[in-house]
Amino acid sequence: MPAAVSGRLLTRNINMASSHQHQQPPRASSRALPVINIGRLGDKDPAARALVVQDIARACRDCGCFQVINHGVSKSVMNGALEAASEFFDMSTEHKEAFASDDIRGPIRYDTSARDGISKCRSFLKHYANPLQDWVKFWPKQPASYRKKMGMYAVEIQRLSVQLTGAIMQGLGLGPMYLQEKLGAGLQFMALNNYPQGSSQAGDTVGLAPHSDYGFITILMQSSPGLEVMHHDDDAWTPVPAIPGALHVHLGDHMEVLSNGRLRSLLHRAILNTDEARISIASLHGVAIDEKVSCAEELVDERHPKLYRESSFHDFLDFLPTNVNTYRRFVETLKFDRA
Ligand SMILES: O=C(O)CCC(=O)C(=O)O
Ligand SMILES: [Fe+2]
Repeated sequence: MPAAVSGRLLTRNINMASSHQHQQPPRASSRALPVINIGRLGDKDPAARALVVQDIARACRDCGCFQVINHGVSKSVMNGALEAASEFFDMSTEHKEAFASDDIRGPIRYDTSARDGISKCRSFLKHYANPLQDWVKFWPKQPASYRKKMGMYAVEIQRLSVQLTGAIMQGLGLGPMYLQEKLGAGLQFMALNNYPQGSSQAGDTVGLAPHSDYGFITILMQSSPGLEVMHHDDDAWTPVPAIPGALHVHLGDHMEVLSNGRLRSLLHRAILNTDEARISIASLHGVAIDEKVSCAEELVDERHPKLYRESSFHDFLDFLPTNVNTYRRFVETLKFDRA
């Protein structure tokens, strides 16, 4: 665990394109990804909480992402989830393909192909997780510890997501309880991603092409580096370091909509790790599947007209099959045409 520092800048973007070296440096060159100690987020002392909320608000605005430490999810629970995922992907093709399905509305889905328009070189298992008792029955029975280990992780991450969205809502001036009940009872959708080592046979170094996630926030754990992010002001990718014990958090399309564009969903991709095969577990959080998300009325006024139309996760699922040949971010399709 790194030293517990709030908002400390840990990385510098090393992706500055050589063509920029003699010109005005691109803004991406100074992009640094914050690591935030959220240990005092649950503090009774409102001033201690307010400092953390401020760090989170700044990170959301300036980077669209941050890593959290002191988040209360134990290392053993985190490692357990990575082990369960890795053991699942190590199982026979036959076992894994028992979860293959063309039904994107199904409760669980395994796939290896690029049918979604963004998978370049990954296999994945996707399933719902909240509330656990409703979904765990669809999860793999083998490996034998999968349900227990992934279930413990899912519950902890769901708890953390509510805490973090509460802080983000407070940072937006909506108050810490804004949508908390709906998010607590809402959607948790987990994507377990498995990437081979190095580049693919086709020479591809990208495992998962650039995209943004549809939900409010995504909490992601990676077994080794590979995740890269691009803030909307940038023109270069920033690698997300794999800090032991830390969890990466980024904003999704519905947070952009809710905030009426004050916050923006984060473009990200996964590159293949040339040293080792890589696993990531992304947990996407939102309100219930059919619940429409619109711009918060508190953030709409004469100077800030409503920028997005409302949508639900179901609308997103309806949109997915139309998004295979040329990828478009869901949030772009929600923008009102004000031309
Ligand atoms: O593998 C990664 O780091 C990214 C995964 C991701 O973006 C996703 O599952 O939506
Ligand atoms: Fe993603």
